Amino acid sequence: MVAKIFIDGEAGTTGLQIRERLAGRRDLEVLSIAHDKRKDQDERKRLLNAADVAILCLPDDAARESVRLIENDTTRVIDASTAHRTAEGWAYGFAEMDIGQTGEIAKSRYVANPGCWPQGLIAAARPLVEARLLPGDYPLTYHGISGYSGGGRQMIEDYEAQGATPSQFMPYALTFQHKHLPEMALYAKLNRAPLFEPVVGNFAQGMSTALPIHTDMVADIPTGKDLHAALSDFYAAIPDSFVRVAPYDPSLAKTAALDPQAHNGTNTLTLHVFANDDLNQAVIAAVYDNLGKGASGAAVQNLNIMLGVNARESLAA
Ligand SMILES: NC(=O)C1=CN([C@@H]2O[C@H](COP(=O)(O)OP(=O)(O)OC[C@H]3O[C@@H](n4cnc5c(N)ncnc54)[C@H](OP(=O)(O)O)[C@@H]3O)[C@@H](O)[C@H]2O)C=CC1
Ligand SMILES: CC(=O)N[C@@H](CCC(=O)OP(=O)(O)O)C(=O)O
Repeated sequence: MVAKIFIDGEAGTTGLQIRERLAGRRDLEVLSIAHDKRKDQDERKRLLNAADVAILCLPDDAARESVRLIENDTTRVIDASTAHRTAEGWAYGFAEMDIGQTGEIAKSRYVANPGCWPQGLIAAARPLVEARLLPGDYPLTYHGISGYSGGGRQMIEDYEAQGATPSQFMPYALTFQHKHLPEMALYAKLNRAPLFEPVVGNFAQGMSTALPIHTDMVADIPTGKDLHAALSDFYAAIPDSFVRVAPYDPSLAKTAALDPQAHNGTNTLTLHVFANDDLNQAVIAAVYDNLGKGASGAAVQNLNIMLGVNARESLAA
């Protein structure tokens, strides 16, 4: 059977990248909306109800509206917006976060694609919390830098209109109420929200995040090797994982590996462990593409899981 896919918001940043990733797939038919009708409710409703899977690449309110427009009981939904990430009845579309999550996604009608920032935090913290190497109430700080495409069409236009002049490093969300905090705390199993300090940089795409840990604030003071082993064991057990753990070598200052653009165009997220056991300090870093594993790559991975297609064969790692 050829599955019918409708990307609501196909002309936006995330939608376009999903379209590119699906080009050439013979197991799918992409139902496209005429550009001048992309906000026409009747036309969207028709296509949403004609699709086997609708992928919503819209602002939150429009995504909620799309779900309301579905009148049948067959169209399955992947929502790339923030609207349903902690909502009842929705599976969280981060397949690697738990050994059973791929199965949850496979059987769900409604799948919420994760936010780009939460994936680096959840990938680093959740296995450590589960291994009791990080208490759920640890006062975490999470920071990182994202390319400006993370802000969608408007931010892309703003940056590109300014040519080469904008600053390289712009912190934001310093009211500490970023919309990603609820999903971060819930899926990383934290009962204390992290202090999150995001930065946007003067490059289009890619991100690099960091989770510092004072290991002497953790019972039994884990070494860098302990943290690395826990993460490596966790992801080795996840089938078809796009999350990798780089080899541990405390003698290397592997800064080149932390280039936010290192995984652009792929669906890979790489975790790196840095530690100085004498100082009881460690950092778990994550590098990935905000439009890859952070958005469109993850959406296609989820689509493949829902359709029972081998995700690895159809996605660049
Ligand atoms: N960019 C990223 O890195 C990530 C984005 N996301 C999320 O994915 C979603 C899409 O983001 P992104 O692609 O960046 O955003 P963009 O602004 O680039 O694209 C959104 C698209 O939706 C269209 N649109 C807006 N309102 C409506 C409506 N009422 N009905 C139909 N279409 C509408 C827009 O059209 P027009 O431009 O003409 O207004 C545009 O084509 C957002 O919820 C975002 O938060 C998630 C993870 C990462
Ligand atoms: C640089 C930048 O502005 N990034 C966006 C996150 C993009 C993303 O993950 O999208 P969702 O909004 O769907 O979660 C932000 O911090 O709000």
